[in-house]
Amino acid sequence: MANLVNLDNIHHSYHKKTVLNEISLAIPEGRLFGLLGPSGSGKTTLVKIIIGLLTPDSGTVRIDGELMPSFQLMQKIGYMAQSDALYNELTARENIQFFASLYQIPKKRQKERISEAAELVSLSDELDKTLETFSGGMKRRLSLAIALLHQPKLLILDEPTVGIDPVLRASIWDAFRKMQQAGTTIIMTTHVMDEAEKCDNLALLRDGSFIAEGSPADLKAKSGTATLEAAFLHFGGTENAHTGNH
Ligand SMILES: Nc1ncnc2c1ncn2[C@@H]1O[C@H](COP(=O)(O)OP(=O)(O)OP(=O)(O)O)[C@@H](O)[C@H]1O
Repeated sequence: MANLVNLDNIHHSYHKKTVLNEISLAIPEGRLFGLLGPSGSGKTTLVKIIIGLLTPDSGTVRIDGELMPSFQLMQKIGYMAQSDALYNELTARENIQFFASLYQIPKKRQKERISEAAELVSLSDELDKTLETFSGGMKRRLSLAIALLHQPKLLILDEPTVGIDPVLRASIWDAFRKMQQAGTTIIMTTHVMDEAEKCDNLALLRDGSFIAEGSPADLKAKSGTATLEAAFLHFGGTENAHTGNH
């Protein structure tokens, strides 16, 4: 299967402090790929570089064979940031409509796409309520609906289920699976081990470098450990290290 995302030797630093070092990665089309790493390991920085929000000091990102950043490619990418960029005084529908216009979804397609996206995240009955009445979990789901509104080939999610209760988390994962079945490639960052466990492939990031890559089962087998958390500590070479898991 062709690779949708190719990262080649990415380096990045903030104020001379290296936060990403020699990052190379290939993600095949249709995969649910997890970037697992403790807080501060560089996950968000890497995600911002992949989508072209940040230019690395060196190295290249190609998506679908094209070099990033590319305005054309932005149309094929959906991004859900860690914090929700929503308008509280507007209704959910108005929020989605705003982004539908930004994505330049044709007017007659918008209504249909809004219903489909709302359905996917179980918000169909809440569309005409203002966000002031929304819980944190509802806002996260609305952000997800917005990220997938234009049916991107690549969906990038930065800790999509942080602060969400287990029932909602299950319904959000349901939405990811439906997207994946429809052919979308998904990259998600996480530091939650039970979520990492559900990814097809993982790259373990520590202090800005990949310390291991593979399916959750591969990583456990290679490290001879029973859990991903133990595998992470094994590859990091610090059995007592704190993983930042919370
Ligand atoms: N704009 C910035 N300026 C300076 N330093 C930054 C900036 N953004 C991030 N950093 C630093 O770069 C490192 C990596 O941060 P990043 O946000 O990529 O990590 P992360 O793995 O996404 O963390 P978390 O899980 O807490 O979101 C951290 O040490 C952070 O303090």
